[in-house]
Amino acid sequence: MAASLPDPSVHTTNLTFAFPDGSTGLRDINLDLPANSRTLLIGANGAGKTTLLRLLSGKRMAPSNTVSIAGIDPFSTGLEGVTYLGLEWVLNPIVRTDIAVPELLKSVGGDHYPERRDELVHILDVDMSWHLHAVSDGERRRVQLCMGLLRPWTVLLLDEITVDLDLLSRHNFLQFLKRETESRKCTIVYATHILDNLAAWPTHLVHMSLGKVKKWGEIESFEMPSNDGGVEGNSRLGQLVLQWLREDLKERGPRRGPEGKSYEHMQGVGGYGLEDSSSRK
Ligand SMILES: Nc1ncnc2c1ncn2[C@@H]1O[C@H](COP(=O)(O)OP(=O)(O)OP(=O)(O)O)[C@@H](O)[C@H]1O
Repeated sequence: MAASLPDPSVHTTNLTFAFPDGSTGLRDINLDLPANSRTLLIGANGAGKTTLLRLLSGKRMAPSNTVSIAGIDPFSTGLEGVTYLGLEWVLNPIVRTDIAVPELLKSVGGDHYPERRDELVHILDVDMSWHLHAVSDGERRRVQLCMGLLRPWTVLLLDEITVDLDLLSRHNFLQFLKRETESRKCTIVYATHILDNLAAWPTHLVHMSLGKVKKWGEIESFEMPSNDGGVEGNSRLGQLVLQWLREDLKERGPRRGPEGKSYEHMQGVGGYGLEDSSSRK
């Protein structure tokens, strides 16, 4: 039987992970995220966020004694209450069929949690008469979020699943998550590139690059840029993340092509078809 979680803290100790092809996914990750924290996982595309979340969720096997949720290895002991919502879940074909919302919510236990179901339906502004083959992407995503969050999880691992939500729905959704962590014992780790509405949301930040954690800690421990986004209108958190990503790109250097040639080298010989058309004869 799956273990339940008394204290949903999330720890990794010297977590290094290699993919089946031998390439390194993560290197020496040490994190200590307390119960009731809301962590934003920040990093460029390919930084290792999904890899880390899948290891935390127990969907991938981590080396022994490197990942623990409330002191338990999530891979070896199935954990009741760890919910991972990522791309595979988003792409589940069932939510594209001619199925009605009440039926879907019932199939994930909606009748056992009627108050949560009704609250989520209200917060995510879901129309119970929708049929899932005839809704927009954002509407479908809202129904999926109701389904995914219905059972009262204790550790929620979110892998950028709010991209289709309109600004108000996303705001309401994030406020709901915040209230959850303030009103019961639960913890959230959220990987995202979209920082709107998030400036006052996280309690912790984790900055990843090239499979490593560069910095992590309580939000107060980070020095935010003093200006408030200038003409671009970014939040100070947004400005900080832009600064991090610029530094990461500089450290990484240009990408290499199939023969180890950089993009700059390929320009003009048609590499990747990205040459500037204005320079063509
Ligand atoms: N199965 C795999 N085998 C080998 N390498 C992989 C595999 N899955 C992912 N990678 C590589 O691991 C790195 C990290 O991928 P990951 O999906 O964790 O990044 P991410 O930070 O979530 O990126 P994004 O923001 O684009 O979602 C990438 O360089 C990716 O190409």
